[in-house]
Amino acid sequence: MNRAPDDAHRHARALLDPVHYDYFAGGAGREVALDENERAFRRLALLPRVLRGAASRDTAVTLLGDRSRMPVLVAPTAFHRLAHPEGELATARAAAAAGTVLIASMAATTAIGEITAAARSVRPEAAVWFQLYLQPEPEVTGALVRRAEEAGCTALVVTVDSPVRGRHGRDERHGFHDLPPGLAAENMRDLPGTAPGGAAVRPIAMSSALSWEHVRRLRATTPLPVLLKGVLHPEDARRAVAEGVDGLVVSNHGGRQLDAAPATVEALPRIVEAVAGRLPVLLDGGVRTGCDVAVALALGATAVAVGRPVVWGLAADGERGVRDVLEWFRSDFDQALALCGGARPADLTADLVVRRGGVGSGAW
Ligand SMILES: Cc1cc2nc3c(=O)[nH]c(=O)nc-3n(C[C@H](O)[C@H](O)[C@H](O)COP(=O)(O)O)c2cc1C
Ligand SMILES: CCCCC(=O)C(=O)O
Repeated sequence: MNRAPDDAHRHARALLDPVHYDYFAGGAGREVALDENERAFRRLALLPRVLRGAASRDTAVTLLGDRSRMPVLVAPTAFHRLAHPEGELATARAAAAAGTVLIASMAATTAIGEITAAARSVRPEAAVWFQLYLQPEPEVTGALVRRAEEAGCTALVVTVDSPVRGRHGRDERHGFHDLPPGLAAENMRDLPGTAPGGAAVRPIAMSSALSWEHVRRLRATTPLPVLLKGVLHPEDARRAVAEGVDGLVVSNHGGRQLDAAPATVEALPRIVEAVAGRLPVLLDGGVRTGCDVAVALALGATAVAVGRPVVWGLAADGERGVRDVLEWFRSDFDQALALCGGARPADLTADLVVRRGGVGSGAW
């Protein structure tokens, strides 16, 4: 069977500078959260339903008004030009061609306006969301939000799991702290507080001073829907609902922030329970197969996002590599849906999910 993400990973590993490979692949601390994200999916099984007469299937979902051909989005990942010379432009074209939503990283090596233009050149209605690290200076955050709005982004995904930057042992060992000459976080050019002319690139600040007040301020300054990415505690999910946030992404940043964070699929049920259908809940971290997608949806996620698999596709074969990975996810999810007796994502319900070794008497 075609195993595009695993093939892409192998190729990417062989092709990439080992320092850059480790930047993309690595996690924080002892990489427990990184490993557990994938392992936790393997500890779960699906109980398929049979004879349900589901003659045709539709894998599409609608998220905050944007339609996606599949419940698999592209998670925001930084520095795509380290993976391939065409960088985010290739990723954007591939996501548009695959009919899914691209969440573009604020730390992209291509400016957001060029990313949305590349996506629309393939599919005029292609949806691009902008991932945002709230900056300590409101005028800087404001300028970034205006850029995303002007570029035609249709949602803001505010990453809230990074009050400080995670400690990445692999990067520390390699001394990898900066982009090589010629590459920069292009969205950070020419912002308030830097000299005009485009030469100065502001560093992206992580701030432990951020609070709900900053989220409130953001919501007051933009008509775009705001999602919070990196919520793991059910109390924070309840608070997000009360604050009028538009969506959540259950995420531990791909195991790159708090190493003691739970696997995201294990954190998901309590978040879904806390939200009680009032907001869409997305999940990322360790999603590697269509069965993983089906498990997350059955546990109440509206959709998932994939980070590293997209980077591997990009490094392996540029736009085509990303497209192969995304198309593979669509067909593998369609297969899992069919085998579960489902016709559409909503047919995947929590009763289908069991712990391995935990059914009935535990005989199997
Ligand atoms: C190389 C890399 C860069 C990332 N950059 C960002 C980023 O700029 N902003 C962000 O919110 N999350 C970032 N993330 C986290 C991803 O959005 C996502 O949470 C994670 O990759 C999902 O896990 P997966 O890689 O197992 O699919 C990054 C992850 C990786 C692997
Ligand atoms: C300032 C760049 C942040 C990228 C990031 O979030 C990651 O590498 O996980």
